[in-house]
Amino acid sequence: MTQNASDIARAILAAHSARFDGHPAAAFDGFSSDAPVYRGAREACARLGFIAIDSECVARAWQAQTERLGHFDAAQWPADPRDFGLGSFPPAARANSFPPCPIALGLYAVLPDAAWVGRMARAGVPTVQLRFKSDDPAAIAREVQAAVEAVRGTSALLFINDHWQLAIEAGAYGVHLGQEDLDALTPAEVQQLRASGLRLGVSTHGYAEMVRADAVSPSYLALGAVFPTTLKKMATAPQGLARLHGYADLMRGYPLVAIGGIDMDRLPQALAAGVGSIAVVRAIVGADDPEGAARALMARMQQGMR
Ligand SMILES: Cc1ncc(COP(=O)(O)OP(=O)(O)O)c(N)n1
Ligand SMILES: Cc1ncsc1CCOP(=O)(O)O
Ligand SMILES: [Mg+2]
Repeated sequence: MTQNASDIARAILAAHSARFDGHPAAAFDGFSSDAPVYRGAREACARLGFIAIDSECVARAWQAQTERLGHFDAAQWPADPRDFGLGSFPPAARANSFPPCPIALGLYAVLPDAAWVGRMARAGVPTVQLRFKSDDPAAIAREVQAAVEAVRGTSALLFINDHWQLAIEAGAYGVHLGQEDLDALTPAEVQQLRASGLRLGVSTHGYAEMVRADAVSPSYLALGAVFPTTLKKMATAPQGLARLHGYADLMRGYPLVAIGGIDMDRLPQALAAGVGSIAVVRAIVGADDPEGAARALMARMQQGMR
């Protein structure tokens, strides 16, 4: 029988090391509780390479799971929203949730300007995002308006990255915000965005960020970066498929989007984790034939979803 923290850490590592391989052990910065399952899980998560805030989250969830079940089960990686202190599931049924979006957003093209948005909407991509990076407020406002006009007459759902107020004014379908974007909003601004009726998607890069995102009950969660990406410098290492499976198990009540380094070859593996959407940038924008690439990615998604 497993009794102390060291035994618990060993049992967790024996059960999960093989699938969570490929991450170097993380620095261990101490315990915040004396509970043995928490302590053992905290140590094991650091050895499995989870960053400190994620180790803390999983270890606390493992302690909560043990108390809820009445026994410690090393095989059962925590995946119950109650053990993470999340809101009620499904999140869309919460009184304060953002408006729902389809559980499967399908192929999700993240695009650098309105012209690209129009091209991919006309090519039949079901979900598109304007990710226009500029310091020029007038150019940003023009591009947001142009993107909204570019999807008219198509069935594409348009999310605007970062510029939530412009997205509301222009009448986009939704907004995508990162953790820092969300942190910059006051509670009144979050309320303004919620009251606008636009959908909200939030970026997450691990357990702690998923818990943080859940507090605003967004319309979808993006999980990344799954694989290495050269598109932007990421603050966290690529998560890999095993973690993606763990995140999707926990957050399965949300529409989920996997992002980061996904291409034709990797798409089926990412989809198999249980997400309903795959977001790509370079697999479309960097292709010789972007419309053809989008069609091929959509066909592969269809195969994977059967
Ligand atoms: C679908 C999707 N997922 C993640 C991101 C990244 O958003 P964010 O963290 O705000 O970073 P920037 O894109 O603003 O650099 C995204 N845009 N879309
Ligand atoms: C914006 C963003 N957020 C997480 S990964 C990523 C970039 C994804 O780009 P690519 O599909 O080209 O790797
Ligand atoms: Mg952003």
